[in-house]
Amino acid sequence: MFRYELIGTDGGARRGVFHTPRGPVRTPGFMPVGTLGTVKGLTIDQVAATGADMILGNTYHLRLRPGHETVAALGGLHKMCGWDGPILTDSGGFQVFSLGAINKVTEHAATFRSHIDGAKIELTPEHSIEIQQALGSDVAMVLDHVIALPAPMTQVEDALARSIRWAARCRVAADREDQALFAIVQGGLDRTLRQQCATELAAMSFEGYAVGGLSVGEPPEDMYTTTGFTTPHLPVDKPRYLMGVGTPRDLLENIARGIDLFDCVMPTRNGRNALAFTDEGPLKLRNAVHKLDTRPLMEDCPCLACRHSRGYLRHLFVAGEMLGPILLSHHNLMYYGRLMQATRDAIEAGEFEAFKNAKLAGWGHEPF
Ligand SMILES: CNc1nc2c(CCNCC3CCCC3)c3nc(N)[nH]c(=O)c3cc2[nH]1
Ligand SMILES: [Zn+2]
Repeated sequence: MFRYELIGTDGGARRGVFHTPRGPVRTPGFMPVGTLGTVKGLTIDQVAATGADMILGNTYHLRLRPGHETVAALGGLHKMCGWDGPILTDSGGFQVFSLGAINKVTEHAATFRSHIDGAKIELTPEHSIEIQQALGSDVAMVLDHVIALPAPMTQVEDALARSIRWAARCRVAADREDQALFAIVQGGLDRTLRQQCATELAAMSFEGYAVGGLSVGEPPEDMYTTTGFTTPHLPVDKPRYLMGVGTPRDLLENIARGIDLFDCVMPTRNGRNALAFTDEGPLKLRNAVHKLDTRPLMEDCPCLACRHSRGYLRHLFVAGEMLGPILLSHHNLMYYGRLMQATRDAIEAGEFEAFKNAKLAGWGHEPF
């Protein structure tokens, strides 16, 4: 049902395909985030046009609204959204810690109050799997205990050990042949803890492995270093997914360190906020400098925004027109999708290092 095919490597970078019952996922690949069953502001056809092979949904959000039984009654996530390609759902582990009204973690569960109606919810490994199976995603994530960094080593070790025990409980609870289960490696920024966690999870035979606990405020260089000493301890015949990452630079730096899949709200969230990604770095479109600029964001971009001028896009944002966020979200997802396509081609041609350096030079030293 699920098979990762390694087509070739170029240094630390991997070119592959993750085969799923709902179609192949080309890697390296970027997965747009569709938290509530929608990639905000875009129709599912517009998302498909950006080159995305797999999109994300979320257990925490969909459990709260409309509820996983409602999604099941509407035919499951694919039918409800009209996306017949692969869908990956996160387990809710991260959202409980980043969104949930202050929560309590015991060995049994992560308990939190809904940020919507205050209802008390007990997210156990078993309940997270139950929700993901009801949603019908193709890839489910184990429930993990995510902590904010920096944290005392004892706390990192405690959350790591609980995440491994919860992964084992998810493995036992997951009984849908047509749904893959990915494990999540924790361990903060510590080399020894990361290697121990990766090795222990690799022995438990999951269909894929995520690197979690990063992109939580640490400096980008610390993220790259951590990825770099974690991936060598993951199985080569399974996909590696770096959760919540990242900027275009983050994608290329982590692909160079053996990561295959990414998800991030950055292209869509920043698109809604008038920030456009281009080969010359990010553009803040509300800036007056764009007022009379008749050029598109990028000359060769096939997206819905690049049929218009930068001046028009600026006008839409300044006027508060809803078309602004829609067009810029489409451009940014198209930018990420085309970046991944060009990356796959560069790895196949054995030119990834030069490709990465050229892109980094074009982007300049913006924070992004
Ligand atoms: C933004 N940074 C970041 N995100 C992380 C995420 C969330 C990834 N994105 C999920 C989508 C967003 C809403 C719908 C699904 C993480 N998730 C888990 N389970 N564990 C992490 O360590 C984990 C770590 C993460 N770091
Ligand atoms: Zn464009």
